[in-house]
Amino acid sequence: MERRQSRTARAEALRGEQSYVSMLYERLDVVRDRTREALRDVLARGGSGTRQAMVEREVTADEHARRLSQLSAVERGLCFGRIDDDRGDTLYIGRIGLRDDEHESKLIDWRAPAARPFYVATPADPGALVRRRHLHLRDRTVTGIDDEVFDLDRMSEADRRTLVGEAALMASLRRGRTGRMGEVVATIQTEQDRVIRSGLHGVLVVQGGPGTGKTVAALHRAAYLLYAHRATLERRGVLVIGPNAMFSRYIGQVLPSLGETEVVLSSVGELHSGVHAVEEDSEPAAVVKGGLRMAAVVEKAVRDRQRVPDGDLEMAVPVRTSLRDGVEVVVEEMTVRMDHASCVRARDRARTLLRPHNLARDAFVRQVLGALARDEATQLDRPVDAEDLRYAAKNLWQYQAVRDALDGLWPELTPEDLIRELLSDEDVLRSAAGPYLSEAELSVLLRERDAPWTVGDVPLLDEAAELLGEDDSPARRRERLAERRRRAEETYAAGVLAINDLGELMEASDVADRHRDDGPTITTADRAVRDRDWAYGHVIVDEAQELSEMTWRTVMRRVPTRSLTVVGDVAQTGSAAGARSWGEMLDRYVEGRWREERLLVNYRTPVEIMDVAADVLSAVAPGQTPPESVRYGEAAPRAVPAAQTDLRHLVESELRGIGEGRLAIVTPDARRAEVAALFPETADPLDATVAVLTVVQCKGLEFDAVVVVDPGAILGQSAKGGQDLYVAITRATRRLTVVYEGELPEMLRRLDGSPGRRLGEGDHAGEARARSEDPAG
Ligand SMILES: Nc1ncnc2c1ncn2[C@@H]1O[C@H](COP(=O)(O)OP(=O)(O)OP(=O)(O)O)[C@@H](O)[C@H]1O
Repeated sequence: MERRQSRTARAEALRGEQSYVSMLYERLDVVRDRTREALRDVLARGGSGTRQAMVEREVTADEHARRLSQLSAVERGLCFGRIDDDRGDTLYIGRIGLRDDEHESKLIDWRAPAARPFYVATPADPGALVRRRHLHLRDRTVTGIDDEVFDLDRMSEADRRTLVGEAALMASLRRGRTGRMGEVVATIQTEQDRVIRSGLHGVLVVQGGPGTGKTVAALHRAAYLLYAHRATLERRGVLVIGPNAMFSRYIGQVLPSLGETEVVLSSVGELHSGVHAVEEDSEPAAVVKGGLRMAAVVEKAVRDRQRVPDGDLEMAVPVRTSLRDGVEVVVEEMTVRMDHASCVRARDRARTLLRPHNLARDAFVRQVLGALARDEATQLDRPVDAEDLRYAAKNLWQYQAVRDALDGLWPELTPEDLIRELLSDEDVLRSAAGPYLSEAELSVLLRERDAPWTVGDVPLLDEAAELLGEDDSPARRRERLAERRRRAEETYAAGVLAINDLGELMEASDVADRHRDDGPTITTADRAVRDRDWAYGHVIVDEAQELSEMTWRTVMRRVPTRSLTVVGDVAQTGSAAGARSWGEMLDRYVEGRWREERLLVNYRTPVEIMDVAADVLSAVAPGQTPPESVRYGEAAPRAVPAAQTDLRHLVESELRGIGEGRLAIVTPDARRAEVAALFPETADPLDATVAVLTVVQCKGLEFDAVVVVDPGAILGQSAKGGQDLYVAITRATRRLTVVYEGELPEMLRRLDGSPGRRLGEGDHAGEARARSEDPAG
């Protein structure tokens, strides 16, 4: 690879690239102006015409608005690469594709097949490429270029194994962390590219150690799939599930910055619509709730609510009423009756319909009312033909006593009511759990009625929703839809107008009104969020190792086609209800039909810190191999005894070490509050210079510096304490300090008496491409 270029040649190359890039931005401006004009035209046409015309106008306006937001999102770093092949052809690679007025391609979308060589060419296997160039832009100015010239004859063996676009990659990895994940289109690595462009269908498991870019690759995969399979996915949408709401915020910018705004992000605690669970269960409760037996428990809880009286069903109903002072009073009552065996038959018949509880209720109610009406007619010696009975049954339904009795036998239930009662009423729980759970398991589930929802409750709520169903009579459906729409309309309207100053043409309420008729209901993503039964076109699950069996049931319901990307690392499983292997969770749904890609290179954590993590991993999961780091850090990791350490001083000195970056203090669960009290509070830990987090909270995140407090307590806090410590240590991109109480845990011995060797700036050069090449590795 030739890296030396004379200064003048370089300046000339920069000028050449600048002129091309300026042309691309001019083109972007033209396309934007045209799209904005087109949107104005559509909106200005107003809200009249046939219904068909209005619907078409809405669809067109939506398309223009979406295109406009995509064109706005790609302003930064529009073009980032160029490839030259052995036939003398040149292609420029960017965030979107652009053509000139003659329809000639000027910029290739990074997701297009033609862009692929940019990501997969390596010096050992360059394909037809003779050169790959990375362009660095600040605003619209080209500030630098990095070339890789593929000339195998002149390359050393080490260089042949080099990373894709090494200089650009290293520059990107060295940047201070901002608290939000960024896109990496310019430096996607070959193994990641394979993940990103893997086919849409079936289940793809992406297994990789910490920092191997699983999350970032999965998000780029979402953007790629929307590009390559737009027709399929635009209708059904893509759902990305992360471990918690903070993680969703952490990754929330990546897809919009790639011009994709149609992906739904959800945490596991938000998978049941209307519930935002953040609390975690105790470990024993999480294990019980996460086990598949809970599906049977919830089912039994529903059946327990389909009751019959111990004896005959009897109730007093008015026979004669009269008006007294304008008030109707009962002057004569009679008792109507349904015998016990008939009640049992009515219940069993309603059950055999195999409809969800709330939908089968109607059949039960009709049968009971019919029987009571027949009894009433017999007693009063009235005719019993079908028409009369129907009338009499309707009449009975008017009486509150009748309704109350039927509600007692077969009530209409919400998932929330059912699960709240199940977990807080010992008798109810014992009856439902009897055949499935032991007394000890039952007792870990019991809690106060007003306890907040936990993440482990969400699959139970979802299970209940599935078994209960919603009363979908047309009137109820309309009511529900109207309410859900109303909430989303204003937000959507404001969004449309915010894109490019359309406020002068229309008020937000106008746009909302246009959507209030029965036209297309807002975007696919909006519709998907609002509909519990929505089936997504593709689902991506991140930190998937944490999902319990019950959560997998919930996830699978969202994607009946089983088109999934499952991303995680079984060596990092912290939840006792989580996965020990992928087969354990997936074979139940797609036995033998899931494929696995492994990511082996760690882009986050430097070699020195990864060595410490590797010791922890080999102690807690002897068979697992940690990923190999691509670079060295700037400071050797160290351990300091808590007794001799002022945490605030330590943090201050670490902050000085990282300059502009972010620092996390990772504590045992029980010590978070105490440690957090030492530092100023911020609304969102992602925005804090110093974030104090538990291991669960820091999962998936990364920080320039990490201080792990009391590793012994982290190890001891659960059966997966070793995995927790592994996660905590691997959050660091530059510096790691462990503050230990008493004795340093054996698996961290490497840190004992560490002289705190600081590597100079020069040590970054060359980085850790292959650890065997460097004696310090
Ligand atoms: N090709 C790449 N170019 C630039 N940066 C990259 C690349 N791949 C990964 N990174 C960076 O490496 C870091 C780790 O990536 P990511 O968080 O996706 O890893 P992960 O495998 O999900 O980690 P964990 O399992 O620990 O959560 C991120 O800062 C990401 O931006």
